[in-house]
Amino acid sequence: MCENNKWDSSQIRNYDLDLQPIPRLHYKDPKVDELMKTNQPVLLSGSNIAKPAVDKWTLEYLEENLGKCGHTVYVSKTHKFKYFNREKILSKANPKGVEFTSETKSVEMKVSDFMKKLKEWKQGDDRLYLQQSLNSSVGSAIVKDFMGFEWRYVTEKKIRHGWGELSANLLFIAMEGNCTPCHYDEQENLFAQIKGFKRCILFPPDQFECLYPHPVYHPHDRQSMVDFDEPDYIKFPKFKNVKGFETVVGPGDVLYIPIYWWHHIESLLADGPTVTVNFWYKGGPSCLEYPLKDDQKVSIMRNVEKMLLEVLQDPKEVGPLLRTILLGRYV
Ligand SMILES: CCC[C@@H](CC(=O)O)C(=O)C(=O)O
Ligand SMILES: [Zn+2]
Repeated sequence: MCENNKWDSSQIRNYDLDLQPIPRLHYKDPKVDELMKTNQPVLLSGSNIAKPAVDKWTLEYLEENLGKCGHTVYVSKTHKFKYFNREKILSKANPKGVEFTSETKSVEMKVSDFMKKLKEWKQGDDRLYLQQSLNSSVGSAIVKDFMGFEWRYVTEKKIRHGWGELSANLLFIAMEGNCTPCHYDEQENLFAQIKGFKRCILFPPDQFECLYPHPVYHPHDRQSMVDFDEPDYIKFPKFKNVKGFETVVGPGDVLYIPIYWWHHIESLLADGPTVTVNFWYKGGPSCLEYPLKDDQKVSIMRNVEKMLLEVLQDPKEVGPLLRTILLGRYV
Protein backbone atom coordinates (compact mmCIF):
# COMPACT_ATOMS: atom_id res chain seq x y z
CA MET A 1 0.00 0.00 0.00
CA CYS A 2 2.68 2.49 -1.00
CA GLU A 3 1.16 5.76 -2.07
CA ASN A 4 3.02 8.26 -4.27
CA ASN A 5 6.30 6.78 -2.90
CA LYS A 6 6.44 9.28 -0.01
CA TRP A 7 6.65 6.37 2.44
CA ASP A 8 6.94 2.61 2.23
CA SER A 9 5.55 -0.45 4.00
CA SER A 10 8.61 -0.71 6.27
CA GLN A 11 7.23 2.40 8.03
CA ILE A 12 3.99 0.80 9.18
CA ARG A 13 3.59 -1.85 11.85
CA ASN A 14 2.39 -5.22 10.59
CA TYR A 15 -0.88 -6.38 12.20
CA ASP A 16 -2.58 -9.52 10.92
CA LEU A 17 -5.86 -7.78 9.97
CA ASP A 18 -8.40 -8.01 7.13
CA LEU A 19 -8.45 -4.40 5.91
CA GLN A 20 -9.94 -2.75 2.84
CA PRO A 21 -8.92 0.73 1.61
CA ILE A 22 -10.98 3.74 2.72
CA PRO A 23 -12.35 5.59 -0.36
CA ARG A 24 -10.29 8.66 -1.28
CA LEU A 25 -12.37 11.36 -3.00
CA HIS A 26 -11.94 14.98 -4.01
CA TYR A 27 -13.60 16.93 -1.22
CA LYS A 28 -16.17 18.49 -3.59
CA ASP A 29 -17.20 15.11 -5.06
CA PRO A 30 -20.97 14.59 -4.42
CA LYS A 31 -20.18 10.98 -3.43
CA VAL A 32 -18.65 12.43 -0.23
CA ASP A 33 -22.15 13.29 0.98
CA GLU A 34 -23.49 9.85 0.04
CA LEU A 35 -20.82 8.27 2.29
CA MET A 36 -21.24 10.76 5.15
CA LYS A 37 -25.02 10.36 5.06
CA THR A 38 -24.63 6.61 5.73
CA ASN A 39 -21.88 7.05 8.38
CA GLN A 40 -19.12 5.72 6.12
CA PRO A 41 -15.51 6.97 6.43
CA VAL A 42 -14.06 8.87 3.50
CA LEU A 43 -10.71 10.54 2.89
CA LEU A 44 -11.19 14.06 1.51
CA SER A 45 -8.36 15.20 -0.76
CA GLY A 46 -7.54 18.54 -2.39
CA SER A 47 -9.32 20.66 0.23
CA ASN A 48 -8.34 23.96 1.84
CA ILE A 49 -9.99 22.91 5.10
CA ALA A 50 -6.82 23.50 7.14
CA LYS A 51 -4.70 25.07 4.38
CA PRO A 52 -3.12 27.87 6.48
CA ALA A 53 -1.85 25.18 8.89
CA VAL A 54 -0.60 22.90 6.11
CA ASP A 55 1.24 25.87 4.59
CA LYS A 56 2.73 27.34 7.75
CA TRP A 57 2.71 25.05 10.83
CA THR A 58 6.28 23.81 10.92
CA LEU A 59 7.57 22.78 14.36
CA GLU A 60 9.55 26.03 14.53
CA TYR A 61 6.47 28.12 13.72
CA LEU A 62 4.40 26.23 16.31
CA GLU A 63 7.11 26.68 18.94
CA GLU A 64 7.18 30.39 18.16
CA ASN A 65 3.42 30.92 18.14
CA LEU A 66 1.66 28.32 20.28
CA GLY A 67 1.91 30.51 23.34
CA LYS A 68 4.07 30.49 26.43
CA CYS A 69 1.67 28.74 28.81
CA GLY A 70 1.84 25.02 29.60
CA HIS A 71 0.44 22.55 27.11
CA THR A 72 -0.93 19.06 27.78
CA VAL A 73 1.70 16.46 26.93
CA TYR A 74 1.17 12.72 27.41
CA VAL A 75 4.20 10.64 28.40
CA SER A 76 4.41 6.91 27.68
CA LYS A 77 6.98 4.18 28.27
CA THR A 78 5.86 2.51 25.05
CA HIS A 79 4.73 3.70 21.60
CA LYS A 80 1.09 3.32 22.74
CA PHE A 81 -0.88 6.26 24.17
CA LYS A 82 -4.05 4.59 25.46
CA TYR A 83 -6.49 7.24 26.67
CA PHE A 84 -7.97 6.93 30.16
CA ASN A 85 -10.69 8.89 31.92
CA ARG A 86 -9.33 9.72 35.36
CA GLU A 87 -12.83 10.47 36.68
CA LYS A 88 -13.66 6.81 36.27
CA ILE A 89 -10.81 5.62 38.46
CA LEU A 90 -13.12 6.10 41.44
CA SER A 91 -16.70 6.70 40.30
CA LYS A 92 -20.25 6.42 41.61
CA ALA A 93 -20.84 3.39 39.41
CA ASN A 94 -17.79 1.80 40.89
CA PRO A 95 -17.49 3.01 44.51
CA LYS A 96 -14.78 0.47 45.34
CA GLY A 97 -12.63 1.99 42.58
CA VAL A 98 -10.77 -0.08 40.00
CA GLU A 99 -7.21 -1.36 40.43
CA PHE A 100 -5.85 0.87 37.69
CA THR A 101 -2.35 1.77 36.64
CA SER A 102 -1.97 3.61 33.36
CA GLU A 103 0.95 3.22 30.98
CA THR A 104 0.72 6.93 30.26
CA LYS A 105 0.62 10.09 32.33
CA SER A 106 -0.15 13.65 31.37
CA VAL A 107 2.04 16.61 32.27
CA GLU A 108 1.92 20.35 31.56
CA MET A 109 4.91 21.36 29.47
CA LYS A 110 6.06 24.52 27.72
CA VAL A 111 6.22 24.05 23.94
CA SER A 112 9.92 24.95 24.00
CA ASP A 113 10.62 22.15 26.49
CA PHE A 114 8.50 19.73 24.47
CA MET A 115 10.35 20.56 21.24
CA LYS A 116 13.74 20.31 23.01
CA LYS A 117 12.87 16.85 24.34
CA LEU A 118 11.75 15.80 20.86
CA LYS A 119 15.12 16.85 19.41
CA GLU A 120 17.10 15.11 22.19
CA TRP A 121 14.96 11.92 22.27
CA LYS A 122 16.85 8.61 22.03
CA GLN A 123 15.74 4.98 21.96
CA GLY A 124 14.57 3.88 25.42
CA ASP A 125 13.47 7.36 26.54
CA ASP A 126 9.82 7.95 27.41
CA ARG A 127 7.81 8.99 24.37
CA LEU A 128 5.87 12.28 24.25
CA TYR A 129 2.60 13.27 22.58
CA LEU A 130 1.35 16.88 22.74
CA GLN A 131 -2.46 16.96 22.63
CA GLN A 132 -3.82 20.44 23.16
CA SER A 133 -7.18 22.07 22.54
CA LEU A 134 -6.82 25.05 20.19
CA ASN A 135 -8.30 27.65 22.53
CA SER A 136 -7.71 31.23 23.56
CA SER A 137 -4.33 30.33 25.09
CA VAL A 138 -2.63 30.06 21.70
CA GLY A 139 -0.77 32.99 20.11
CA SER A 140 -2.48 35.46 17.76
CA ALA A 141 -0.73 34.09 14.62
CA ILE A 142 -2.23 30.64 15.29
CA VAL A 143 -5.66 32.21 15.86
CA LYS A 144 -5.35 34.05 12.54
CA ASP A 145 -4.40 30.82 10.72
CA PHE A 146 -7.27 29.01 12.44
CA MET A 147 -9.76 31.66 11.30
CA GLY A 148 -8.45 31.01 7.77
CA PHE A 149 -9.61 27.40 7.79
CA GLU A 150 -12.34 26.58 5.24
CA TRP A 151 -15.13 26.94 7.83
CA ARG A 152 -17.83 27.34 5.14
CA TYR A 153 -17.16 23.78 3.93
CA VAL A 154 -17.02 22.05 7.33
CA THR A 155 -20.07 23.97 8.58
CA GLU A 156 -22.02 23.00 5.45
CA LYS A 157 -21.22 19.32 6.19
CA LYS A 158 -22.25 19.73 9.84
CA ILE A 159 -25.61 21.17 8.83
CA ARG A 160 -26.26 18.83 5.89
CA HIS A 161 -25.54 15.70 7.96
CA GLY A 162 -27.21 16.87 11.16
CA TRP A 163 -24.11 16.82 13.35
CA GLY A 164 -24.21 18.56 16.74
CA GLU A 165 -22.12 21.53 17.79
CA LEU A 166 -18.35 21.73 17.21
CA SER A 167 -17.02 20.66 20.62
CA ALA A 168 -13.26 21.02 20.08
CA ASN A 169 -10.37 21.39 17.70
CA LEU A 170 -7.42 19.50 19.14
CA LEU A 171 -3.84 19.95 17.97
CA PHE A 172 -1.70 16.80 18.03
CA ILE A 173 2.09 16.84 17.77
CA ALA A 174 3.32 13.23 17.83
CA MET A 175 6.73 11.62 17.70
CA GLU A 176 7.31 9.26 14.80
CA GLY A 177 5.82 5.85 15.61
CA ASN A 178 3.45 7.11 18.32
CA CYS A 179 0.22 5.12 18.38
CA THR A 180 -3.28 5.86 19.67
CA PRO A 181 -4.70 2.36 20.17
CA CYS A 182 -8.09 1.22 18.91
CA HIS A 183 -11.04 3.08 20.43
CA TYR A 184 -14.24 4.83 19.44
CA ASP A 185 -15.46 8.34 20.25
CA GLU A 186 -19.03 9.55 20.69
CA GLN A 187 -18.31 12.41 18.30
CA GLU A 188 -18.12 12.98 14.56
CA ASN A 189 -14.54 13.72 13.54
CA LEU A 190 -12.89 15.57 10.65
CA PHE A 191 -9.25 14.59 11.07
CA ALA A 192 -7.04 17.11 9.23
CA GLN A 193 -3.45 15.99 8.65
CA ILE A 194 -1.01 18.91 8.63
CA LYS A 195 2.53 17.48 8.65
CA GLY A 196 3.86 13.96 8.16
CA PHE A 197 1.87 10.76 7.61
CA LYS A 198 -0.46 8.79 9.89
CA ARG A 199 -1.81 5.31 9.26
CA CYS A 200 -5.48 5.12 10.19
CA ILE A 201 -7.16 1.72 10.74
CA LEU A 202 -10.94 1.96 11.15
CA PHE A 203 -13.63 -0.58 12.08
CA PRO A 204 -17.40 -0.08 11.83
CA PRO A 205 -19.54 -0.09 15.00
CA ASP A 206 -20.81 -3.61 14.14
CA GLN A 207 -17.32 -4.96 14.96
CA PHE A 208 -18.02 -4.30 18.68
CA GLU A 209 -18.00 -8.06 19.48
CA CYS A 210 -14.59 -8.50 17.85
CA LEU A 211 -12.94 -5.54 19.58
CA TYR A 212 -13.92 -6.15 23.24
CA PRO A 213 -14.15 -2.63 24.69
CA HIS A 214 -13.39 -2.18 28.41
CA PRO A 215 -16.59 -2.00 30.50
CA VAL A 216 -18.26 1.42 30.56
CA TYR A 217 -17.27 2.04 34.22
CA HIS A 218 -13.58 1.40 33.48
CA PRO A 219 -11.15 4.34 33.02
CA HIS A 220 -10.39 2.83 29.57
CA ASP A 221 -14.08 3.03 28.59
CA ARG A 222 -14.46 3.14 24.77
CA GLN A 223 -10.96 1.64 24.30
CA SER A 224 -10.43 -1.89 22.95
CA MET A 225 -8.93 -4.40 25.42
CA VAL A 226 -7.07 -6.09 22.55
CA ASP A 227 -3.34 -5.30 22.29
CA PHE A 228 -2.83 -5.15 18.51
CA ASP A 229 0.90 -5.81 18.96
CA GLU A 230 0.28 -9.09 20.85
CA PRO A 231 -3.40 -10.08 20.54
CA ASP A 232 -4.59 -12.59 23.17
CA TYR A 233 -6.77 -14.83 20.99
CA ILE A 234 -7.74 -16.95 24.04
CA LYS A 235 -9.30 -14.02 25.87
CA PHE A 236 -10.47 -12.28 22.67
CA PRO A 237 -11.16 -15.07 20.13
CA LYS A 238 -13.42 -13.02 17.87
CA PHE A 239 -10.60 -10.53 17.22
CA LYS A 240 -9.39 -13.08 14.66
CA ASN A 241 -12.49 -12.29 12.55
CA VAL A 242 -12.38 -8.50 12.75
CA LYS A 243 -12.87 -6.71 9.43
CA GLY A 244 -11.87 -3.12 8.87
CA PHE A 245 -10.57 -0.37 6.63
CA GLU A 246 -7.36 1.57 6.40
CA THR A 247 -5.70 4.56 4.79
CA VAL A 248 -2.61 6.70 5.28
CA VAL A 249 -3.31 10.43 5.62
CA GLY A 250 -0.71 12.98 4.51
CA PRO A 251 -0.47 16.79 4.58
CA GLY A 252 -3.72 18.35 3.31
CA ASP A 253 -5.76 15.15 3.65
CA VAL A 254 -8.86 15.21 5.87
CA LEU A 255 -10.30 11.88 7.05
CA TYR A 256 -13.97 11.71 8.07
CA ILE A 257 -14.18 9.34 11.06
CA PRO A 258 -17.88 8.73 11.70
CA ILE A 259 -19.21 8.73 15.27
CA TYR A 260 -18.84 5.33 17.05
CA TRP A 261 -16.39 4.08 14.42
CA TRP A 262 -13.35 2.40 15.95
CA HIS A 263 -10.00 3.87 14.98
CA HIS A 264 -6.36 2.96 15.63
CA ILE A 265 -4.02 5.74 14.50
CA GLU A 266 -0.23 5.75 14.34
CA SER A 267 2.43 8.13 13.06
CA LEU A 268 4.64 6.43 10.48
CA LEU A 269 7.96 5.03 11.67
CA ALA A 270 11.20 6.84 10.81
CA ASP A 271 9.44 9.81 9.34
CA GLY A 272 9.84 12.46 12.04
CA PRO A 273 7.14 14.22 14.12
CA THR A 274 3.57 14.55 12.79
CA VAL A 275 1.03 17.38 13.24
CA THR A 276 -2.75 16.93 13.07
CA VAL A 277 -5.78 19.08 13.89
CA ASN A 278 -9.13 17.40 14.46
CA PHE A 279 -12.66 18.82 14.41
CA TRP A 280 -14.90 16.99 16.97
CA TYR A 281 -18.64 17.50 16.53
CA LYS A 282 -21.17 16.24 19.06
CA GLY A 283 -23.54 13.61 17.69
CA GLY A 284 -26.75 14.99 16.24
CA PRO A 285 -30.28 14.07 17.41
CA SER A 286 -31.00 10.56 16.16
CA CYS A 287 -34.55 9.28 15.80
CA LEU A 288 -35.09 5.53 16.26
CA GLU A 289 -35.77 4.26 12.76
CA TYR A 290 -36.04 0.49 12.28
CA PRO A 291 -33.96 -1.47 11.65
CA LEU A 292 -31.74 0.37 14.12
CA LYS A 293 -28.30 1.46 12.93
CA ASP A 294 -25.25 -0.25 14.45
CA ASP A 295 -24.05 2.92 16.17
CA GLN A 296 -27.49 3.27 17.79
CA LYS A 297 -27.16 -0.27 19.15
CA VAL A 298 -23.78 0.61 20.67
CA SER A 299 -25.37 3.64 22.31
CA ILE A 300 -28.21 1.43 23.66
CA MET A 301 -25.71 -1.13 25.02
CA ARG A 302 -23.82 1.67 26.76
CA ASN A 303 -27.04 2.92 28.38
CA VAL A 304 -27.96 -0.60 29.58
CA GLU A 305 -24.50 -0.99 31.14
CA LYS A 306 -24.72 2.42 32.81
CA MET A 307 -28.21 1.73 34.20
CA LEU A 308 -27.21 -1.68 35.58
CA LEU A 309 -24.03 -0.29 37.17
CA GLU A 310 -26.01 2.55 38.70
CA VAL A 311 -28.64 0.29 40.24
CA LEU A 312 -26.48 -2.74 41.13
CA GLN A 313 -23.67 -0.57 42.50
CA ASP A 314 -21.15 -3.35 41.84
CA PRO A 315 -19.69 -4.28 38.42
CA LYS A 316 -19.39 -7.93 39.56
CA GLU A 317 -23.20 -8.16 39.74
CA VAL A 318 -23.75 -7.14 36.10
CA GLY A 319 -22.62 -10.42 34.47
CA PRO A 320 -24.68 -12.78 36.65
CA LEU A 321 -27.81 -10.66 36.25
CA LEU A 322 -27.46 -10.49 32.45
CA ARG A 323 -26.77 -14.24 32.31
CA THR A 324 -29.99 -14.85 34.31
CA ILE A 325 -31.94 -12.75 31.81
CA LEU A 326 -30.37 -14.40 28.77
CA LEU A 327 -29.70 -18.08 29.42
CA GLY A 328 -32.49 -20.39 28.38
CA ARG A 329 -34.67 -17.42 27.51
CA TYR A 330 -33.00 -15.23 24.89
CA VAL A 331 -30.05 -17.49 24.06
C1 LIG B 1 -6.61 11.87 21.59
C2 LIG B 1 -7.13 11.65 20.20
C3 LIG B 1 -6.06 11.24 19.24
C4 LIG B 1 -6.57 10.97 17.81
C5 LIG B 1 -5.74 9.89 17.16
C6 LIG B 1 -4.30 10.37 16.89
O1 LIG B 1 -4.17 11.26 16.03
O2 LIG B 1 -3.37 9.88 17.57
C7 LIG B 1 -8.02 10.46 17.85
O3 LIG B 1 -8.28 9.35 18.25
C8 LIG B 1 -9.13 11.35 17.42
O4 LIG B 1 -8.87 12.41 16.82
O5 LIG B 1 -10.31 10.97 17.71
ZN1 LIG C 1 -10.40 9.12 18.65
